[in-house]
Amino acid sequence: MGSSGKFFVGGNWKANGTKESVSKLVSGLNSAQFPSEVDVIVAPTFIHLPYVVENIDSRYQVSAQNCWVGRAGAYTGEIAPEQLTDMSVPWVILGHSERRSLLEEGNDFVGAKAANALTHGLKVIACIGETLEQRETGHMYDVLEGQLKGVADNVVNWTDVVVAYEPVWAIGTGKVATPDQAQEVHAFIRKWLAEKVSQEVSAATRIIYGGSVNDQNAAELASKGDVDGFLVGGASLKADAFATICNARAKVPA
Ligand SMILES: O=C(CO)COP(=O)(O)O
Repeated sequence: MGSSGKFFVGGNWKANGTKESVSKLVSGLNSAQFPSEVDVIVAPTFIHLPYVVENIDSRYQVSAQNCWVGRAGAYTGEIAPEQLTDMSVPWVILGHSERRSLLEEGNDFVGAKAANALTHGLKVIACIGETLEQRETGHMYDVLEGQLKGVADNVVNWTDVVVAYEPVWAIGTGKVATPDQAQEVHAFIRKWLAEKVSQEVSAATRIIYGGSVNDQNAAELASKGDVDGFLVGGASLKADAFATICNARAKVPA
């Protein structure tokens, strides 16, 4: 059973884009068609956020890709949640596997960031996911539980949290999880939320899938009951492909 919330599609632009390419992408997105029953979020780099906030149409919501764990202050190079809300940025992606692995962000740190962001009025896309080695050595569920616990130990109110399941082996590799693999893990996450947080949170929280989602595979993944949307990397840089993904729930897979 999927969440009671709207289908959710996020585009994580990662560290991509120039003034020129971002402007082209925004105008492509402004011409794209998708149903109003889908929440569509785009996450440009910090440096492109003001341009995107100003120029993308109001069908889209804008997200940062990270924020600081505390208040604004003497934290060189960081951006605090209240600075994002001040810039009309309502969402933030936290705990992405690239930050977990490259910057060694741990489960509790990600959870603390999520709690801090929520306290300051941001909505959070909290990412979790196992590596191929963890999956193949039978540690997948332990890893996912640890990551979920990091969020659950810190976050009190889950209303503005979306959980993104992004298996590391599927990110940027072209090796998308099969619809059954995604469904199996999403169902596990939903059960974990029911048992460890609450039935209400489990029923209301959107659990989205990320990792090599594209315009060809999105509809079949979206047909799975517990897949409430997507977090898209590479394909979110192409307006046409991203628009197709935003329409995935409406399409019946061939
Ligand atoms: O990491 C991702 C989204 O956050 C997924 O990236 P790709 O869609 O490029 O595999």
